[in-house]
Amino acid sequence: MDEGEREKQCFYTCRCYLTDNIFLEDYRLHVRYVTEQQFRADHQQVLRSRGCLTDEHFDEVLQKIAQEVERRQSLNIESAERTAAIRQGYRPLHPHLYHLQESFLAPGFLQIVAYCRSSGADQEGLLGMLQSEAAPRVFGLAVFTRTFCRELLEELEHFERSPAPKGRPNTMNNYGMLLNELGLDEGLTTPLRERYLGPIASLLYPDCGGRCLDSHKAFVVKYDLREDLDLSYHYDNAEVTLNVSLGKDFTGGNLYFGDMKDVPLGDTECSEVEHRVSAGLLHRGQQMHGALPIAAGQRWSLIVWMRASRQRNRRCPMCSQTPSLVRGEGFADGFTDGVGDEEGARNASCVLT
Ligand SMILES: O=C(O)CCC(=O)C(=O)O
Ligand SMILES: [Fe+2]
Repeated sequence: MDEGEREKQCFYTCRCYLTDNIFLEDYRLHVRYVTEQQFRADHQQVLRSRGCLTDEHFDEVLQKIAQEVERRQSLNIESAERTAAIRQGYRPLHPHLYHLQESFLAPGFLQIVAYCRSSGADQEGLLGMLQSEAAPRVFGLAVFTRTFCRELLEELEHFERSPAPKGRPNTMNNYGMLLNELGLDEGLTTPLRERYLGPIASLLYPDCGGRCLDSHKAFVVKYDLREDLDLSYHYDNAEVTLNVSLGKDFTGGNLYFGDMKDVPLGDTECSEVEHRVSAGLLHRGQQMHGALPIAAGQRWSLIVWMRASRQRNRRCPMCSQTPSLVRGEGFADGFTDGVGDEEGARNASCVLT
């Protein structure tokens, strides 16, 4: 999609954003809240088994849910306010990072992308160029140079120290930042997805929307002994995810991957994956995964949740229903009104499952 088309495209969220996948950190549980009666019927038993035993505990849970729903309701306005404040008051440390250059990208990555763009490229040929699978359909590849990773981390720490307002990256991570608010989306993550990651995802994940990625949410997550230590088992609001380890020095913090989210937990075996600094990992967003606690140091990762509207317009990856659309800001949650999907799918031969 070129600049002109992107301007015309409106993106949406699914209404389930206000009711589903509410994460209760104390009980490591994702819940759905529509009414108290439904909530009790669906979750009270498992909450009890995880230590929510008294009325006070239960009231606390209800309060946490109300707070989270309120946060989600005011997200658009608050994000727009933060973006405006950052644009006005924040001075980047490394302004050159805000515009993607090929010199940011690892030479091996450029070779892989050149192959994927070439006529006659196929999945087998690409797999031959990648390291062996770190876990089923999880691929490790250096995306950026070490210099780029170091400079991006310096930029992020500079931003963290600044008085500029910071948004929380997602429902589960409390520390980190949103790249669109920092102004890194237009010049950096959008061209990275469109020109470089798209051709790779087309060959690796054609069955999961990899051929028609048309938006993303990019953010950085941060783990520190005094902040978040780990990340519970989850799936992403994404069709394809890129995770790049930016640093700093840390021990622990390995990732683990299970099966796709529809596979019962009892049938799943997890594989642990070491995530070395400056390495990238590509995986399907709907493949369950988590991060083990760090034991020392600080861990920062760049996460790009890439979305394919033609895939998610049929089934919301978060509530697994036909999405109920609410107009959003920017890329929102990557849904579109679907006009032109049929023709677009024919032109782009976007294979859907
Ligand atoms: O900590 C990590 O590297 C994983 C983060 C993650 O899975 C996510 O933010 O969706
Ligand atoms: Fe994730």
